[in-house]
Amino acid sequence: MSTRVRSYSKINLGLAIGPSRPDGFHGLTTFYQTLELHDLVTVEAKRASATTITLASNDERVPLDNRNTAWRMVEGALSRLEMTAAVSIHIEKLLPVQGGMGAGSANAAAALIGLERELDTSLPGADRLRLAAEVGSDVPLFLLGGSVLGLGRGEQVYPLPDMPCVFCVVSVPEVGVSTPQAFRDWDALALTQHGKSDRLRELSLAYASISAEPGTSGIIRGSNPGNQQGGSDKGQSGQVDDLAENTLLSLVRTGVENDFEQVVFPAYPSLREIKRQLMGTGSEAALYAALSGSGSALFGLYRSEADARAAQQRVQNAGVKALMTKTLPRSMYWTTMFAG
Ligand SMILES: C[C@@](CO)(OP(=O)(O)O)[C@H](O)COP(=O)(O)OP(=O)(O)OC[C@H]1O[C@@H](n2ccc(N)nc2=O)[C@H](O)[C@@H]1O
Ligand SMILES: Nc1ncnc2c1ncn2[C@@H]1O[C@H](COP(=O)(O)OP(=O)(O)O)[C@@H](O)[C@H]1O
Repeated sequence: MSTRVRSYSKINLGLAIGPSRPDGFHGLTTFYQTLELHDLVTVEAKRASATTITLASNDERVPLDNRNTAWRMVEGALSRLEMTAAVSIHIEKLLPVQGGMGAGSANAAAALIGLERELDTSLPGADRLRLAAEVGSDVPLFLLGGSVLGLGRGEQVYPLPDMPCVFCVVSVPEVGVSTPQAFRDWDALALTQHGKSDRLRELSLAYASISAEPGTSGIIRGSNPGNQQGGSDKGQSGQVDDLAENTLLSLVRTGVENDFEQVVFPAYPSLREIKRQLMGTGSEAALYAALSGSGSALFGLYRSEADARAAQQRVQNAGVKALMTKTLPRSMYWTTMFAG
């Protein structure tokens, strides 16, 4: 028997980078949001007298040894569980590699979830988060799913009030952006900036202020605003919920942005243009569009399916791959995680 796990992706709805820390990492504040787009991770595991791990993938860019995040997660989990097992992992890549969508990190979380099910055991919650943080800064968020606040080096995660589903277009340019290089470029840029404000605190305040506004997913006073006006058929008509729209508009009003755009766009000018296409203009304009993580994937969030399809077409007309998806709230993340 084997266990097939949907390894969902994430976007960052804003990301502020702080100074480099003594451990070489950067402090950051970010709002992670999981998406329906996913890889498929299949795990088969049996207890054995010694641990063996084998890895396979349909994508040659995925390392098949202990550099792989899924390998490191499984090895670390078995050691913490004081167990030995024969484990085989297959990673079916549907997401971009080095795309800023946390695909490799999500594979690690999915491998752990698959392993636990196969061996009918589980690590205590705090141990799972600790192990995830050792494997990568982006891994712990995938043990929560939905809307997640990321602090520290991104590994300190806190579930946020969940935003209902929003239509999303992800553009997948051919280039891959190295995360460590993007941080180095940021350091070089930050050195040239004088009178820097406390960016991390500013963004934390911006996120907190969203929850202080009535009608957003932070504070839900009574029913959702659409329903207060005698009931709304939004959602059934291919439009997003008012609650999601209000939350996103509040986020936009705070001026939230991704700091990586300041170094990644000058290095890859075509990405700035894709953001413009995702954003669009007029009544069908995106609620929000940005680079995800350090890129190179970009995304737009839309009021309606029609607006999202129009954005997808704009990006595709420019010769760039663009995928339609939706944001994935926490409850859906967990109830749809196991693939048949
Ligand atoms: C910055 C983000 C935003 O989501 O980028 P994306 O990978 O999604 O683009 C992530 O936190 C990345 O997380 P992850 O990809 O797990 O990074 P890690 O493996 O922990 O770190 C890779 C390298 O990136 C740099 N790094 C990473 C995170 C951080 N807060 N500061 C850093 O300086 C370090 O050089 C580190 O050696
Ligand atoms: N399971 C994995 N899937 C993809 N890449 C992996 C995996 N494990 C390690 N890697 C390495 O991590 C690098 C970043 O991968 P990825 O997670 O796709 O990027 P990002 O964090 O930008 O979304 C890749 O270039 C690859 O060498």
